[in-house]
Amino acid sequence: MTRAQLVEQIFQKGTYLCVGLDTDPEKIPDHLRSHPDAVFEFNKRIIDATLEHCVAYKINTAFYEAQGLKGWEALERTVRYIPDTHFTIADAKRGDIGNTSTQYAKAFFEALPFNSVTVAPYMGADSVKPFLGYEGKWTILLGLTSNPGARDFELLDCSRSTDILVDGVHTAPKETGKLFEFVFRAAQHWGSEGNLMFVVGATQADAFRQIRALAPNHFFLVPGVGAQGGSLRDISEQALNAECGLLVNASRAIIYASEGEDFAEEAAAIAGQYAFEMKSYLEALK
Ligand SMILES: O=c1ccn([C@@H]2O[C@H](COP(=O)(O)O)[C@@H](O)[C@H]2O)c(=O)[nH]1
Repeated sequence: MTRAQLVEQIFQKGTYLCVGLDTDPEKIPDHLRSHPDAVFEFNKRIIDATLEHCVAYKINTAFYEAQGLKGWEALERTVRYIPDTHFTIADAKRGDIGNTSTQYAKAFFEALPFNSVTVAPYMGADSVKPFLGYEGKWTILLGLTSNPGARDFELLDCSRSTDILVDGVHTAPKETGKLFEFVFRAAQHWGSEGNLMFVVGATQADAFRQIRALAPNHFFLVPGVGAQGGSLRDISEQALNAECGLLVNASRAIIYASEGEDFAEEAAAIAGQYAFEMKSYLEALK
């Protein structure tokens, strides 16, 4: 899906909600557990119920990989079931030396039809570039994550002097900032606004304005509303841009809204509430 198509879907539907399919077989409602393909059946009903309220689905591969072959089959059936009006994200947080990243990119973009994959930046340019070589596909780079451990490395104060040649003279301009800021600055030389997004956790609201200034036009994938307590209002006020620029994800708050037979209806109700709020923020942009 191209950027223009994504933006069109967002404004047509009036929502930038991403539904997270973090499907844990132990949390599937009792009445579905005995189904031979319980994970896919659960996902299918969630997708059918929430389609009108969202523009994207994020499949966190961990929940499927944990189930072995059966889980991977459920993942594949799920991504193939999502209509091409909706942006698909493999939340796999991959990244390795170049030839290995090439295989990861093939897994998600060729063997599977995902629009995007999340990638960890810390092995540097050669570990990320293989994902960026696919027309119409997106790399979503971990920027500032939503978890408490973001403080361990991403928020460290850093500085470095890089030797570069300017007009035939070697200079070493000093670059300073938090480690995650280096990621935002460097990665914009690797990819473009049309194939690179960043993950920014909704729990990092204090940093949102500064991060938007670092990457004014890029899309951000924002997990952390709902179960992790991030505020949709804060994120939207600080980081929406003229083309929306946000995909806000909620997983548990939507898919586990009810443990009963009404789980899909309740999921739709919560997704509808998020979408209703998003519509008002999008209208305020006009
Ligand atoms: O910084 C990050 C990066 C990824 N995630 C993922 O998003 C969802 C959030 O699930 P909720 O149930 O809505 O909390 C999950 O798949 C995480 O692995 C994140 O939370 N933070």
